[in-house]
Amino acid sequence: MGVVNVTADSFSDGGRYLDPEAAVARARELVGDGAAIVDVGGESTRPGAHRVPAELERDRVVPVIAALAAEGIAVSVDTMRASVAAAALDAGAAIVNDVSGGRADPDMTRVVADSDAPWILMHWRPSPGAPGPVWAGIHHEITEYDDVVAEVRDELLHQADAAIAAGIARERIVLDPGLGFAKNAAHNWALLHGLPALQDTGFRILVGASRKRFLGELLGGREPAGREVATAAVSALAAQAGAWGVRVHDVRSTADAIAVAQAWRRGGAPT
Ligand SMILES: Nc1nc2ncc(COP(=O)(O)O)nc2c(=O)[nH]1
Repeated sequence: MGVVNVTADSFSDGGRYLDPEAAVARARELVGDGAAIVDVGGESTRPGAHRVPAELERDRVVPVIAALAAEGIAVSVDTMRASVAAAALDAGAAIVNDVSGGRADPDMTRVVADSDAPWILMHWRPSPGAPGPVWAGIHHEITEYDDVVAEVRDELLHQADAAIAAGIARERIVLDPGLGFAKNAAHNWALLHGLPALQDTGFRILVGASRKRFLGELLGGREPAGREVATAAVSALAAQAGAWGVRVHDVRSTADAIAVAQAWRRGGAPT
């Protein structure tokens, strides 16, 4: 899953793809590098970001999604808003990627249920001190966990149960541990180490580690642009662990790393 952030302030590529043509061109590049899906988002969720008006978010993503869908590219819309998801689906988006896991907008479940789109439910638990839901103001205050893997797993299963209760087939649900969302480096590494516990739920799992701060911390404070090899290593290991997908900004390095992981597991290059 290649990332195209049509935003002004995403942490690693903010502002580069605000222009629809630039965003479409970037998406074509990512597909050329091997992306099976392009994730298009119009609202940054990085720490310190602020919510953008729904109309602005919609107007950012819809033209890009419509152009890409018209070219036969599989697009996921990265949004917490039902109105934006509905507009994106109408424009041809194939997947809804919801970092709030269906909790930011009470109408989202119905929009997804009325479609046939897969729904990516990401984990993002409000911290006790957060002034309201984390998505109200994009809060990343670290929350406390006794057993982050067990708790994230259980909370994701609860979110999945709510979606299934609303009539969404379990085959349409993808779960995502939400690396870096009100989680520190220790939480993130525990979740990657514990990925088999998420795989054991039987749901498809998406991993989003690309260029994130915990990788920079591992590498002595490396800046986002210098985290590509670490991101690719995570992708290879996530593939090895059976993850359904990885959400990355640089697809080529990840595609290469996954090819190596697959050849290693097969004991040889594809015939
Ligand atoms: N499903 C999912 N969606 C996401 N959207 C945005 C970001 C933040 O990263 P970005 O600002 O680099 O896009 N991370 C995720 C993630 O980990 N999983």
